[in-house]
This record gives sequence, C-alpha cells and structure tokens, in this order.
Amino acid sequence: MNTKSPSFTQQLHAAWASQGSMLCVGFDPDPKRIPASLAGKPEPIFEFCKAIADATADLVCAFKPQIAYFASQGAETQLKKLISHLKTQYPYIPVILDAKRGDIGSTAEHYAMEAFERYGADAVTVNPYMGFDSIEPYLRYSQKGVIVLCRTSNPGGSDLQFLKNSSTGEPLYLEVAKLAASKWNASGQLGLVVGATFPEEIAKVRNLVGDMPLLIPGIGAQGGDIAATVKAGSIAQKLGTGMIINSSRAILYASSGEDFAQAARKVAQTTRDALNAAAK
Ligand SMILES: O=C(O)c1cc(=O)[nH]c(=O)n1[C@@H]1O[C@H](COP(=O)(O)O)[C@@H](O)[C@H]1O
Repeated sequence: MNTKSPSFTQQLHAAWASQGSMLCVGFDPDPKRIPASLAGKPEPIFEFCKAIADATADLVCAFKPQIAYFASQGAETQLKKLISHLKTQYPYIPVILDAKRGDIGSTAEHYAMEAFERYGADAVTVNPYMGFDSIEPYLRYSQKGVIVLCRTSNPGGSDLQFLKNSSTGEPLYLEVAKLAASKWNASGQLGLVVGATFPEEIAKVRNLVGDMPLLIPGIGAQGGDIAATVKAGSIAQKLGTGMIINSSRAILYASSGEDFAQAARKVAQTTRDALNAAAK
C-alpha cells in the first residue's frame, strides 16, 4: 500500500481539470470483434487496447478495462501489460478495473489484492449485495477507489434495485446510495455506478450523495441520452466534474478496418465534446 501516491479521488479531480473531459474509455475486447489486421500478433488483445488507449488518451478522464474479456481468453498477462502501459505512459489518468466482485471478507481480501496488487488498478467496481464486510477489505488500500454498483444500466437491474425497503419505502438503489454516502464512506474512497439509461435515478442519487464520483456507463451502445445524463449527474458550481461517463463498444468498434484506432479517436472526440457541451 503506497500512501505517498495521490488518492483515486485526487487523481480524478486532477484528470477532470487537466484533461477537460468526463469521458472514460472502457476496454471490453471481444475476440470476435478485434480487427483482422491484428490477427497473428502474439498479443492481439493487448495490441488492440493499447492502440485505442494511445489514440484517445488526451480525450479521457479515466480508462476502464473489464476483467471478464481478458480472463475468458486466458489473457490476464495482456491485461496486466495493458494496465502497466497505461500507468507508465499516462500516470495522470486513473485506471478503473471493472470486476464487480462481491464476497465474504476473507475472499474479498484476495479480490482486492488481485485488483490493486496484481493488476495495479487505481479503483475497482464492486457489488454491494453482500454488505459492508464484503467491501471493507478494498478500503484497506487507502489510496484506492471503490466504486459500488447502485443503479445499473441494464433493464434487469430493476428486478432487485427497485425493491422497496419496507420501513423507509425507499428503493434498494437509494438505500445503497445512502449507505455509500454515509456509513460506508468514512475514508472518502467510494464512488457509485449509475446507468446513463436512467437519468431520473441519476438525479436522485446525486441529490443524496453530494459530490461523490459517479461512474456512469450506458451512453453509446446502450443508447443513454448524453444531455439528460450530464444534467442529472452534474454538481452545481462544479460543472465538468463528478462524473466518469463510460463508453466501451461504440468507441472500440467504430471501425473493424486497419483505421480502427483513428475511428475510435473520432468517436471518443465527438463523445467528449458532446459531454462538455451538455455540461455548459
Ligand atoms: O460497472 C460498469 O462499468 C457497468 C455497470 C453497468 O451498470 N452497466 C454497464 O454496462 N457496465 C459496464 O460498461 C461496459 C459496457 O459499455 P458499452 O459497451 O458502452 O455499453 C461493460 O464493461 C459493462 O460491464
């Protein structure tokens, strides 16, 4: 645990300011969609993600590799190499490992070790379903960020997240937001995931959590409305901060040709500009 490095929250604030962007590029490298021009390379997943990272690094406030896309291919070494490349070349851009883990404390210790020590991520996504003792092991890494699922972007998220607490009448996702903003966040390391597909709920979460960082996936391939998302998640007096707005597939697969990285850059730039325009 390195206590001298800036915390995830400090890194994020610096990146929002210096990069002038709330865009996060997500790495979900589907082997079926990796451009043919990379076939035959010894590490095609790494090469694909690296090319897109290098083409978009000046446009983002964060990068978010999704661990399943690497693990399903036995490509953990390529994930490690990618994160190491990102941290070496772009140390000012925080890397969020999207793992959505959740387990009892003794196991969570190992998931935390995996995210922060094996891969060197700056933050990790976690599932809060098993409660605080499943999150606490991550918080022992005092400089790292822990981003808790709250109101996810998928339609099935409503199955459980909309269940009402019988004593408060509040839906579960708002109970998660309240816990995350109060009891669980003594160390200031937490953020929340809220989907761009549900701007009304983003606004409710923002009202409860003050200026806590929100990771917002769901623009791009999932069709979330950029203007509505930015309006709902903005912090009064601090426009252009507070949100890490992720797009993965719309950027990664902008072209399947040899120009894939330039095409990804174009979409990332348009998306960054649309986010900034909506924040004015
Ligand atoms: O935690 C996430 O990043 C996440 C939460 C959520 O509610 N919805 C969601 O789509 N994601 C992730 O965001 C990425 C999908 O981004 P798109 O390809 O832009 O739709 C995938 O890595 C998902 O796992």
